[in-house]
Amino acid sequence: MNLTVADVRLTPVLVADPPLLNTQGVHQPYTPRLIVEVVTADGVTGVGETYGDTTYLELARPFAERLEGRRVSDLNALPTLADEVAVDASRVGNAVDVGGLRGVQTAGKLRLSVLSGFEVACLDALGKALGLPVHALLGGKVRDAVEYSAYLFYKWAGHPRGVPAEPDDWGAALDPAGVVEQARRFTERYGFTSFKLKGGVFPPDEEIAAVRALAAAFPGHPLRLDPNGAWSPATSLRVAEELADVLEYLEDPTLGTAGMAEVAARTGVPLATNMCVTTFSEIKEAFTRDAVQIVLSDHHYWGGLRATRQLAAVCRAFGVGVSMHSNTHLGISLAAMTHVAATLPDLHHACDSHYPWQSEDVLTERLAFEGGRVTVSDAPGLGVELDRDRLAVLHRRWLEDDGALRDRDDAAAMRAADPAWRTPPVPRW
Ligand SMILES: O=C([O-])C(=O)C[C@H](O)[C@@H](O)C(=O)[O-]
Ligand SMILES: [Mg+2]
Repeated sequence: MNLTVADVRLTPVLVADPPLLNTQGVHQPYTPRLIVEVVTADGVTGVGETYGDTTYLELARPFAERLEGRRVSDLNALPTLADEVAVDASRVGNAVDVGGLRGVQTAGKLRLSVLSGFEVACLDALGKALGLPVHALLGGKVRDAVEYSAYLFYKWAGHPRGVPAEPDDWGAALDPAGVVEQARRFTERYGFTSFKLKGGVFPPDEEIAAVRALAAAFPGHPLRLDPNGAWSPATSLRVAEELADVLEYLEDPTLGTAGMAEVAARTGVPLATNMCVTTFSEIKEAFTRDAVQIVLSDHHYWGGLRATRQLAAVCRAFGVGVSMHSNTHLGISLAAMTHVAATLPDLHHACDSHYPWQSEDVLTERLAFEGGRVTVSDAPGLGVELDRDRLAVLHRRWLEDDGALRDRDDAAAMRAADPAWRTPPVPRW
């Protein structure tokens, strides 16, 4: 068996995305993702997926060159390869990133986000070569299916007039009744039983009313609200108090470890984060200050599936819970998330996934949610197959784009509807 990487293919794509609202603005009609393929000398191909914005593509190309000639089993060498890739200092602010939604933006985190796409592709190829599923390469699954939550968004019925976009059949959701209706469709279509509402869009009282409406419509079901740090600690505490009896957790109510610690100290509602703890170096302060009770891992920016397991081990040592965050992603990433989630014994919350919002994919067969769960594949590798025709279509869209959509910018997308829109300063409320 020759596990040497003989070829690496990088295919940036633009994927249709509905007009989902968040505190920054609205999703673009198409969002960039990067599909990574590694091909071994024996002709085994592994696939991975990560962020596809220009900054990530710039690093992925030199990373791919360094990977060629290595073996797909050399997973511990990947961080060293990533460290060799130069990061343009103007691309990183070392503060919360411009979009604000992915936490701090550092050179190291950018490298890890790129690395993760390659790690998943290597694991897929290794699994196929050995005849083992990815979860087995991670030590084996402890469950046969992984539970996901319905990821509810305030949304418009369509993208702004004049903006080329794919239609979606979800309709608008701009008030409590619309949110409940969206939740019902999620349960009918996919069987989800936990609900997360993306907040920070409307004044807190309107979002409190939406969560109350969900609690009335789905009594006893786990509910979460995530305003992406849009509130002050005082507002966060008021919302926590008003929704204490129905929230499973409050997610990133306020920005930064100090603010989260202040809120956590004064409420019994657990706080979850995918913004103030997004790198290993942020753990010590956040955990010792008891700022967060649940870390929402994202294998893309934590540096892959094996790093996600390391994060889970650290969380366990500190008595902090772990679950999973999601940005817009395709089926390759959902398969990767499902494999790693299947190996984590202490996963006690349903994971997030944007996948139901994606009408397009690059797989021959979409992954299915049944009873809110994705079955863990026991097929070799990730257990997914690339649809080259679909990949070509979505890549052509990327090639034909004039650059306007190649970097996700929710504030710019909002300006198509409201030319005066600027990313709101935080705290917004
Ligand atoms: O949980 C989160 O914070 C997210 O999923 C961030 C995402 O980017 C979400 O807010 C979005 O796509 O609008
Ligand atoms: Mg979040």
